[in-house]
Amino acid sequence: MSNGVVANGASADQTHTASQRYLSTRGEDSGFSFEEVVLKGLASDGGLYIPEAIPSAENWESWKDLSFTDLAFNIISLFVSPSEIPSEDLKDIINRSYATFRADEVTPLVNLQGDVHLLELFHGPTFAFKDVALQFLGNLFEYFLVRRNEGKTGRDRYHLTVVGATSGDTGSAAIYGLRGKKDVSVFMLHPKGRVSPVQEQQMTTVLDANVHNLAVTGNFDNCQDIVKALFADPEINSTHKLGAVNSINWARILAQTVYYFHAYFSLLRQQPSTFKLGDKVRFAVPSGNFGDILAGYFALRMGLPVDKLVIATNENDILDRFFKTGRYEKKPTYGSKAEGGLEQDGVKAHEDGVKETLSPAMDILVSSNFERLLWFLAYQFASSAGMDDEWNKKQAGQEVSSWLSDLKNKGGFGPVYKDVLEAARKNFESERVSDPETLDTIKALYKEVGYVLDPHTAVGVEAARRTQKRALAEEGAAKHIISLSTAHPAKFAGAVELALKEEPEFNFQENVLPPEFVGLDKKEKRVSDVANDWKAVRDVVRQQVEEEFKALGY
Ligand SMILES: Cc1ncc(COP(=O)(O)O)c(C=O)c1O
Ligand SMILES: N[C@@H](CCOP(=O)(O)O)C(=O)O
Repeated sequence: MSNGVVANGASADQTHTASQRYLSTRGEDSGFSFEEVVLKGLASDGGLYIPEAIPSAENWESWKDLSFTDLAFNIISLFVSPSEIPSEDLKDIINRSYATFRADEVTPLVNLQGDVHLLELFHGPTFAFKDVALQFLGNLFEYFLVRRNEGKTGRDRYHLTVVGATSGDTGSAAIYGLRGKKDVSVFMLHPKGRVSPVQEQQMTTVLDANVHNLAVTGNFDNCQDIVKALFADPEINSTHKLGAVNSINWARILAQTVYYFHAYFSLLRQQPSTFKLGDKVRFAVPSGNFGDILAGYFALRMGLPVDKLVIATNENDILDRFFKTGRYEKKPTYGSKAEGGLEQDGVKAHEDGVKETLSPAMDILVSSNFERLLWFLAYQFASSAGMDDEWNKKQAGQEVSSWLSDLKNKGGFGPVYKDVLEAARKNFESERVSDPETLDTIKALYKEVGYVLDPHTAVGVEAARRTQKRALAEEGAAKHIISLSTAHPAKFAGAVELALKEEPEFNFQENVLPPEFVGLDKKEKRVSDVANDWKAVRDVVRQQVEEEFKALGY
């Protein structure tokens, strides 16, 4: 396959002969292979792995009629050379990963209304967009482990201990992607009582011996901090070979870039008179940890014609505040409108940080993948100084480290340089959608077109509708916009029923509930309660892995 390189100084030849090499966003760790970054998850300096170069999908137009799996193979092959995973093996991993989806197209595009389209990402085993990447990641882990463990027995085998944090959807998708797999234990931490009942049941009713659910007394950010603290502990990290399933794992982002291309080509087929190859499209993405939309940024950088990526947040709006103010802060400090600040819906400051909203999977204080975008922005800024590429990368790593250190120690950083913010605004827009607006959107779309949105998707759709209105007013015409539908409405019955309770025709059981969810609440569960304390979690991990080993006779 012919592909070149557009960014960060690597030559085209490098991409033909080897997989991309990876470096850490904090600048201390570099030169890793795809396999190493997939298995390590988080860099040892605490940063996230990014490819040293973003390959250009030079012949992307010729992919327009490919199936989802063939498209996935072409895109992933830009990052993984056959010397690392032979093509036939990669094809097999991809085909097995999407065979479990209920929709032939894997991620079908449907027209919602006018020029607003929905990319349905919830046709995988656990009814949320996470399945697209986590079925693939589960099979990748298995592939690498089989290869590493050839001829090894007992405790000599490479045993991966996956630790992940979830606000509800990553947990079940990771568990379904890894349940029963050899040489992997999976520990999923969720905030106790803060995920939807269906999400909780999907996770805790999986009783395979390698699956461990931990309910943490705290919020999602506490779970995410515990995971990062475990990775930062050299002892458990080396004795238990920790692995990541959150979107800190590069393979998650890579797998998600596929559906941006797929959606573009679906739009081409569905709207032949108003959308031509090469036309730009917008995407609206309900955002929390910034993994889903970051995949869109990679698709854009690879050459997909994207006009804007619209970040849609709920009232946990750190991302929206960054794009409005240039400051990235855990707690908002802006004042009321009268004081020249950005008060919205009367919210000035969050008392305890996280707000509990009707879109709980996005109830996140700090978006971990934003660090990856920050690196690219800092790199672009450094590049304007006219120094060599090594210097640019070093500068970017130092800048990101300093921002992240301020975030940790002072609760935030910024405002960032004007050029950095302007570069971010070139590709991104942001919208913040409140709970009442989320309910109104679910209601409106049901009344207008009979479609039942889940509350996260509704946040994205409201942002898409606002963007379209603004484009119409400012530019006289709106482009097609694809809003990512990130979960099935049945996962969030409470919000959906609240929005539609007055609709005479609406019946949740008949219109929404899939057969897979019936009886879930009656099944046996297994879950351990743990304190919000990384050392306590470390003890539980050690003990439960030991029990698994004993049961296996190791
Ligand atoms: C249903 C749903 N929508 C949106 C999001 C936000 O996606 P991201 O964290 O990648 O920004 C999540 C969680 O990640 C989710 O579970
Ligand atoms: N919303 C997520 C939170 C974790 O995000 P991730 O994409 O980084 O795994 C969830 O549902 O668990």
